[in-house]
Amino acid sequence: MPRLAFAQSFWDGYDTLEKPVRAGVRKAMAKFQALGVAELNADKGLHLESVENARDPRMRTIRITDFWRGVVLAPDDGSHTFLLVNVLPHDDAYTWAAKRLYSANTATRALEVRDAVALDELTPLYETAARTAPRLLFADVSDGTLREFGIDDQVLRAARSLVDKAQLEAFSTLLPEDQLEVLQYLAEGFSPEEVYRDVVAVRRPADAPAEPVEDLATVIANTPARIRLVTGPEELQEILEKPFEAWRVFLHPSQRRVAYRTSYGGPVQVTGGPGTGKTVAALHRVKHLLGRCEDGRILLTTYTNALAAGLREMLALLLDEDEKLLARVDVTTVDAYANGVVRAKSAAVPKPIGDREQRQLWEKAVKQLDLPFTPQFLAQEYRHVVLGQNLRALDAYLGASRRGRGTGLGPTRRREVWSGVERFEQFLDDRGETTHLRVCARAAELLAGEPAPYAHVVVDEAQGLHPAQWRALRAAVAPGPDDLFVTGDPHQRIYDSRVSLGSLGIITAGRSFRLRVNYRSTEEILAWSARLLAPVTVDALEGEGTDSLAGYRSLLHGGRPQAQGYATRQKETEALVGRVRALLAEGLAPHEIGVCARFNLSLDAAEEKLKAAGIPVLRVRGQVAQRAEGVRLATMHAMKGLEFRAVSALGVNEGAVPFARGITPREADPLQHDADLLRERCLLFVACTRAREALSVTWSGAPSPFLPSAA
Ligand SMILES: Nc1ncnc2c1ncn2[C@@H]1O[C@H](COP(=O)(O)OP(=O)(O)OP(=O)(O)O)[C@@H](O)[C@H]1O
Repeated sequence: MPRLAFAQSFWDGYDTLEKPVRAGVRKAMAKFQALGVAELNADKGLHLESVENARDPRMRTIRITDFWRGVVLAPDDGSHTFLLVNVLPHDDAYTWAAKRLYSANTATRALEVRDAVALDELTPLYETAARTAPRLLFADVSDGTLREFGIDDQVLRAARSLVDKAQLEAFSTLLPEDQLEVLQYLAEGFSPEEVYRDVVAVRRPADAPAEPVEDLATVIANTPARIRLVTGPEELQEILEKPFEAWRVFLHPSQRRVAYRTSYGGPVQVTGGPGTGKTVAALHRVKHLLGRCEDGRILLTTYTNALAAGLREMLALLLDEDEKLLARVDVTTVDAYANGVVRAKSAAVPKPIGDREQRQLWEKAVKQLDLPFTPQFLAQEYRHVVLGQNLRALDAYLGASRRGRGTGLGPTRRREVWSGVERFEQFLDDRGETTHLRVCARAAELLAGEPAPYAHVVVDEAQGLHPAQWRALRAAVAPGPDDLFVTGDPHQRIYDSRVSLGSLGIITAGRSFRLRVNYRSTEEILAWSARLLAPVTVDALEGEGTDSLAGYRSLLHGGRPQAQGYATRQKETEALVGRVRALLAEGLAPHEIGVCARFNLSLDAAEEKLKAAGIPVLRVRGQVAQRAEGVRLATMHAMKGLEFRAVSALGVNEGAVPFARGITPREADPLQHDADLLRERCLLFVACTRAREALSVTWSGAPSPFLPSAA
């Protein structure tokens, strides 16, 4: 009996096919499971036929409906796996199929596809231009190295004709997938050892024989990142009937490597720029860990309620709504988890108050004690030093390091700070209230000395967590193999938190991984957004050293982001309405469009104008029911965890981004000043990187100083 497999190129377009065409696909595919190879070839309805002038002699078409054809790769080596690679209108199917050549990569052993015709046509043109170029893109890499990494003759010739990264990008849709990634890594300046480790070794099967002559079925089985093998009729029916979510099936090898490694000796850290699939990797890790034992419980946690709600939904999808498995995972924010621990293990019911109320209490403390500090300074000292190091007594504070704080404090001043801290905590106690971070500290205390409640803890958006929150998480799982799996991006630190994970007993050395391929946004959006961060460096996730976006890239392409200033807010809002109208006219659904601003207030005017123009809108505050229709309006903070085909960032003005009043004056504390500015810069970066295809950034009056000068 033949076996059936689907290539990602097929799934890419499947959801947009009309119902009768999809029904045709289902019917045709069922035949591949019901008939033998000879019967398939003879079946009149299927009409499996070869493609004239095809570069790949294994190319076949099948009849889906009168006008639609499937493109299938048929085995010619005695193996029995057929691969559906595309479904297209009749003429397009034949043109597409004739140009494509499938081959097994000699290094990764995976199946790749290229546009062989276009490569043959374009390469000589580039070669001619390259003859007079002062430098070639891969001048420093030998043919031997390229071949060792799986580059074959046709690709080698093309690669040798390229002078810069832009030309490589122009070739990107033509080149075989794994070979393209090797070239992209080399073009970014990664060493051959890094390229081998990160691109080749992660894909190459551990038991690959020395000689790469393998049948099509084996090569297909070697390609889980791009091909899904179907095991039986029920699976076929299920996957063709449900909306297909690529992230559930096709992991990038670097995602698969981190998520499905059998076991780690201790905490693991996975970093990567926006949209590189860190959340996806974290979810797959949960799935893997669930499969490893029968009854261990898992905590899957993140920063905000909205993010936790998103995780819950995605996990249910990934686990096929399996109630038994889902019941073993608690998906919640760290704060909510800590609150639950305190409730369960003490008689107290913690009532945490918000930032604004805390500010009022600091003001009151400063006033009552006539302290020589601003309320803001005290709040920051409390957050970063006192709670950061879990200091419980004056003596401990007097001897504590204040690393990261930009002003010196002698013993007298420290005593004054401490009196403020005591007063602040007294106010809270008197009112029967507390703060989230104090709840976390309390939870860590209560958990200490008891058997840890979880077998594994998986943390997404780890860059937002405060040391007090980390302590609660550390206490929730016993140190040891597979205890913590942590994903995050230090370029997206939009809350004021500084941690040294090592000092909290979370040591990830030797277990740090990086994801580099962005699945969300176009390369144009990424490159533009990355320029926002170009002038600064960010601290690494674990708190030691710095992080960078080196090698961060997307395989998607689209229009350039637009950055535009307007004379007045009103003109800016009118332009927004025009832009949203145009996007809707292009066929985007309202919920695929996101509008964001630094403040809710700035969104009010936009909401009013959009509504007046008859455009449905929906304000995002916390969780949003996915299905409600309307253009989404969110603050930049609320954009985290969302993504849109088109994003408009409004009011990116001087004074608003960064929010002038939220920035500690340089004279008060130069380090805090810089940290505040960096946080605001990251916030704009986060907002912009929520866009998949189109990004527009606007302002009225003077633009934000964060915008690249050419904007
Ligand atoms: N292997 C994959 N195949 C297809 N789509 C993927 C894959 N991995 C991630 N995606 C998609 O890319 C987008 C970003 O993924 P995800 O949210 O996991 O990235 P992230 O690194 O956590 O992003 P951020 O840091 O910006 O929050 C999502 O739409 C997700 O479905």
